[in-house]
This record gives sequence, structure tokens and C-alpha cells, in this order.
Amino acid sequence: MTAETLRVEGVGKSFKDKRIIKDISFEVRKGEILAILGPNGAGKSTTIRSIVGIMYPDEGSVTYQGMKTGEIPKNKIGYLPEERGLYKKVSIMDIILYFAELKDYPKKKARERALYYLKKLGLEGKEKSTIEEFSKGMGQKVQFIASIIHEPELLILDEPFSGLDPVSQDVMKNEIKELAKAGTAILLSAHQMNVVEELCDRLFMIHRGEKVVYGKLDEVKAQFGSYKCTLRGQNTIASLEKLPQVNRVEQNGETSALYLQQDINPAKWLRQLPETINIQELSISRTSLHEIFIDIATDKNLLERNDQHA
Ligand SMILES: Nc1ncnc2c1ncn2[C@@H]1O[C@H](COP(=O)(O)OP(=O)(O)OP(=O)(O)O)[C@@H](O)[C@H]1O
Repeated sequence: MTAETLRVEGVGKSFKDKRIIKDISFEVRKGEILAILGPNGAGKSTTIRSIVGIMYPDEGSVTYQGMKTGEIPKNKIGYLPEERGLYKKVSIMDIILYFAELKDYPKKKARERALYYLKKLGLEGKEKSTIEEFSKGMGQKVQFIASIIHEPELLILDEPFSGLDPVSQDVMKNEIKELAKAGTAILLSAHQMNVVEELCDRLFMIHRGEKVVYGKLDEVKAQFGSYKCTLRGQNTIASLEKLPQVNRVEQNGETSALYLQQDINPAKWLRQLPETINIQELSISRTSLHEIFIDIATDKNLLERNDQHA
């Protein structure tokens, strides 16, 4: 089997006359986690729905190991949709077993796996409960188990962390990592940048239906990230904004975050700071994926560089 499993090529989709996504191309490889990121309404779910066959793209193709969407054996793919919905009055175990049956997965094995994952996700002993007795987050965990019960080779998770508390987010994150380690190809969309930063190998950022960034997490951070100088001292925002090579300043009381322009060497930049700047504390750090994302989503300075980024 080739390392590349899912290939999305030139996919586009319109609703009525409105172009929703355009020329979307990426691949997901065995054992990797590719994150699809973008602001609300960017087209992430439309892309995912085009991949799983809920929607037919107007152009482009989606293949899995060379097979077109409709030809892919159903047991190969697991999908957690953005819109959650499970039978409210059926027991958790029966729901999970039903999903396994839909994928022709053996019942005995499915039951064992269900108990294993219920325990791992903090729902031990709840197999006889029903969804109506569960909170939203608990229901989401059940839906996640339903999406992986049949050991899919390719797992597509649309917003798996939404509505989960921080502890549950961590548990879910670890499970996703484990699945990738075991060889599952994973495509996930998420808004929690800190989680994405910890989880994904590569990322695909979409903005207004088009690709803006696609690449390895480290490379994206190196290429699109810059340095941030956090400084405590009595300074006006106007005086800080006047400093050379500063893109923007965020001030909170006496603490200011100065986002340096890209390609700036922070050591050199520090040496030329005027003596009039009041400094009680100062630190330099790389901008996080969250900050890169906000820059892109708000069109600040990065998009014009996109043409240079393949
Ligand atoms: N069935 C539909 N008919 C018309 N417009 C649609 C349909 N589905 C999605 N859209 C529009 O397509 C755009 C992209 O929606 P999509 O759900 O793909 O975004 P998203 O990136 O997943 O957003 P979010 O982060 O908010 O979930 C939105 O403007 C949405 O209103």
C-alpha cells in the first residue's frame, strides 16, 4: 500500500451561484494527521462532505487508494460529522453495535472494542444508558466511538473537540494520536489551535473557500510565523507602534505584545530599541499557530505571501 491514501484534487463546489470552495487539493497519508483549518464559513465542512460523498463536488476528484468516492468499501472510512445526532432512546451499546453492523464489522469484536473505548473515554459502566441521559460532551464521545468502532483505515473528524471540556479534549486528543500511531490516516477539522498544534503533522488552511496554506506544521510555523516581543513597562501604544519592524501591538495594562514583521532577527531588533522605551520585563517568543491563524483569517500581511508558498 502506498503511504498516500486519500487524494483530493481540484475540488470545487457552488450552491446556487455562490462559489463555496474552489480548487481544493491535498492528500492524507497513512499514519498522519492532517488538520483542515479555517474561519467559520471558510468551507471546511463542505470539503469534508465532498470527500465522504454526502455532497457531490462540481469539479475535481476525490480518490482513496485510487478508488473514487462511490467505489470505496464502506468499512474503510470512519466519519464523525459536524452535526451530531444519535438515537436518543436506544442504549449506548446498541447504538455503537448498530454502527458496527452498518460497516459489516463482527459483533463480538465490536462489543469488546466498545467497552474498551467507553472505559478509555471515561464512560465505563454506561453502556446501558441512553443518549437522553447523557450530556452533549458524553454523547459526542459515543459518536466518536461509533466512527472508529470498525477500525477504519481513514478517519475523518469534523470538529471532534467542540463542546468537550479540557480534560475530555485531552483524552480525545490522545486517542486520535494513538489511532494515527497505529497507521490510521486522519483528516480533522478543528478550531482549537493549541490542540491542532500538538496533534497534526501537516495542515491545510482554507479561507473563503480557497487554499491559503498547505504544508508541514513546522514549516508553516517557520514560514508564516514571526517573533513576538512581550514587554512590561509604562509605554503608550502609540510609542510602541512607532518602533521599526513592528506589525501590530496589543496592549493590556502595562503589558504589551509587539508582533514583529516576518524575517526579523529578534536579537538585532532588540539592539536598536530606543532608550526612551520603558522596560521592566521583556521576553521574545515565536508566534503560535493561533496567532498565525488570526493573522491569516483577518487578512493581515500574510496572504500576499501565499503566492510564494506551494
Ligand atoms: N447546503 C448549503 N446551501 C447553501 N450554502 C451552504 C450550504 N452548506 C454550506 N453553505 C455555505 O457554504 C459556506 C461554507 O460552509 P461550511 O459549513 O463548509 O464552512 P466551515 O468552514 O465548515 O464553517 P464552520 O467553522 O462555521 O463550521 C458558508 O457560507 C455556508 O453558508
